[in-house]
Amino acid sequence: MILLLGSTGYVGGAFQKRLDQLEMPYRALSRAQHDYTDLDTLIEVIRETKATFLINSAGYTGKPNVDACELHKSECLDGNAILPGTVRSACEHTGIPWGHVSSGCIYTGRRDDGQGFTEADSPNFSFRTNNCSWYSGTKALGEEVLEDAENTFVWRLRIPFNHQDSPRNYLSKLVRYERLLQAENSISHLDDFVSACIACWTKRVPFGTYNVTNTGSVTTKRVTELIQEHLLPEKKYDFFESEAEFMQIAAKTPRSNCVMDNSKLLATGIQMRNVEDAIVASLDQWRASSDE
Ligand SMILES: NC(=O)C1=CN([C@@H]2O[C@H](COP(=O)(O)OP(=O)(O)OC[C@H]3O[C@@H](n4cnc5c(N)ncnc54)[C@H](OP(=O)(O)O)[C@@H]3O)[C@@H](O)[C@H]2O)C=CC1
Ligand SMILES: Cc1cn([C@H]2C[C@H](O)[C@@H](COP(=O)(O)OP(=O)(O)O[C@H]3O[C@@H](C)C(=O)[C@@H](O)[C@H]3O)O2)c(=O)[nH]c1=O
Repeated sequence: MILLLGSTGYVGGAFQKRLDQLEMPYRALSRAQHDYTDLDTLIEVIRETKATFLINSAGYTGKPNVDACELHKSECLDGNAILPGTVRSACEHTGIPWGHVSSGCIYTGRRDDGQGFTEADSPNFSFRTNNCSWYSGTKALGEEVLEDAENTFVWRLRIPFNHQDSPRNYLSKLVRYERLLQAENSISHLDDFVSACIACWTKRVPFGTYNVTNTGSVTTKRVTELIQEHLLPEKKYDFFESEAEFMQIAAKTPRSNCVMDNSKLLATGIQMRNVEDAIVASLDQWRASSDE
């Protein structure tokens, strides 16, 4: 039995769908029914359900985007930095392994040698480096809280997308934003992400941190070209002249745009599609469902 925290959310919903597809027994927990942010309550539910694994897809993201975290600092700190510590304590206390959904947004840019960031690289977009958004700072703290945790996966998700139009889907965002920031990113197909995370558990790969992004990186410009080719041929895009202009007009807090290396995950035998292939497949599926 798997315990799923945060199932009412965007990422948790995708976990739920995949667990259903795989016919894996799970129990979805919402704070409304069981306040899993309370250590004793969480320990009790783990014991009652005889859970053998826990997935923490709960956290605070800010809506419509991370700018909102600047206004809700306490909830953001609770969801992203305090909750992982509570879950760690409950899982250690009951002796069950678990996985935590983290974010690649604790990095910015590329490594000095031009390569993508690996799991061995320290975050360079965090409170420690004093250059980050509140959101990214709290996610990096969440990872610090889990440092040296045994029997724990830390899965880093980045700018999720798939074929379903949603205010949280990166492809939908690029279609809807009035002006775009030209950036280069490693990003995660949401359904590839949850499949890979669940596979980490079912294939019993070594515990630890994994960059769960599609292989490679993509620029905003390239994604808009793919949208034009595969979904919206008439759509025109307007770009900010610089990051400074983006910050002045459209954002309250700096964004992490970064390139990540997923080779540690691939080395376990878990496959991630090339990022452009995953984007094209999403756009084709999106178009097919809107043609129906
Ligand atoms: N969406 C994204 O772009 C990305 C998300 N992530 C990470 O994935 C996780 C889930 O994100 P996402 O599904 O998008 O978020 P949502 O806001 O869609 O869902 C999060 C869920 O977490 C639960 N929750 C528990 N504690 C809190 C809290 N303090 N504040 C708000 N919600 C809380 C809520 O469920 P309930 O109340 O029912 O228990 C809520 O539905 C987060 O940790 C986030 O940092 C990482 C990278 C990208
Ligand atoms: C607001 C805005 C953003 N962008 C760009 C900046 C960035 O490259 C990309 C996404 O920025 P947003 O502000 O939409 O999303 P943001 O809230 O920064 O997204 C992040 O959410 C949290 C939860 C994460 O963990 C991240 O992985 C990521 O998904 O879109 C524009 O091009 N135009 C705009 O008007």
